[in-house]
Amino acid sequence: MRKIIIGIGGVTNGGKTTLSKSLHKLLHNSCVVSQDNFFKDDSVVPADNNGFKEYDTLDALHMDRMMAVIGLWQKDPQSFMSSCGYAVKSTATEPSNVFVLIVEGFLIFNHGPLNSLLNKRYFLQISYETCRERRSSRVYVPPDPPGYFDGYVWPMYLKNRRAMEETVNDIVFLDGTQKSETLLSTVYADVQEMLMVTQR
Ligand SMILES: Nc1ncnc2c1ncn2[C@@H]1O[C@H](COP(=O)(O)OP(=O)(O)O)[C@@H](O)[C@H]1O
Ligand SMILES: NC(=O)c1ccc[n+]([C@@H]2O[C@H](COP(=O)(O)O)[C@@H](O)[C@H]2O)c1
Repeated sequence: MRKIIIGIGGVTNGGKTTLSKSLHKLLHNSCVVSQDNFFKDDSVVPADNNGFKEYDTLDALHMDRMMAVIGLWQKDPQSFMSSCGYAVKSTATEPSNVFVLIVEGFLIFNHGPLNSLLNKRYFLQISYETCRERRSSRVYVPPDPPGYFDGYVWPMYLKNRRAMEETVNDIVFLDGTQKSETLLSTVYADVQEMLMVTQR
């Protein structure tokens, strides 16, 4: 049995979830683990000196729980797939003994233990203007308070990205303003290549 873990990271609203879901649909024997599902409860997330809740740090996430879920997949991908309601399939390009886990999130490469599990790393980037625009129409729980993007989210993105670039190599940067189909075909072609190598 072979296992491949693909990391789809990037800026908030860069298109990580969209790309991950589409990739998952194309890869029969794949599952997705999303970092967004591991945020701590608002009551335990502290605020900074400006009163902004500090959501954009690893401390705001239950990374231990996320790692445990990934560990379950690593131990038995087939059972993991079944528990997610997916049946294992065999196709010409995807044999039934090769499993793909897609891990997506805005801070996946900043977490050393998680980053070290990844076989391939993609980082979706978009400009400040595009990011601000996309984020303004997204509603989080709790919703962004006024000034949150400029006063907290974007500065934290720059900080986290700097830290990532200081420690992580082998990141494939993708332009998140490309058409969804273009992004998908780029990543899918790479994964197909990896599956071929894995089969040899
Ligand atoms: N390639 C793309 N081009 C234009 N808009 C996109 C693209 N990918 C995603 N979006 C839009 O951007 C927003 C954020 O996408 P999402 O996948 O949730 O981002 P993330 O998971 O990185 O926060 C959504 O409104 C989505 O429809
Ligand atoms: N519980 C939540 O899901 C929650 C709450 C508040 C903020 N956020 C935001 O989620 C962002 C990361 O997720 P995305 O990459 O999907 O945008 C962070 O910038 C963070 O500010 C999420």
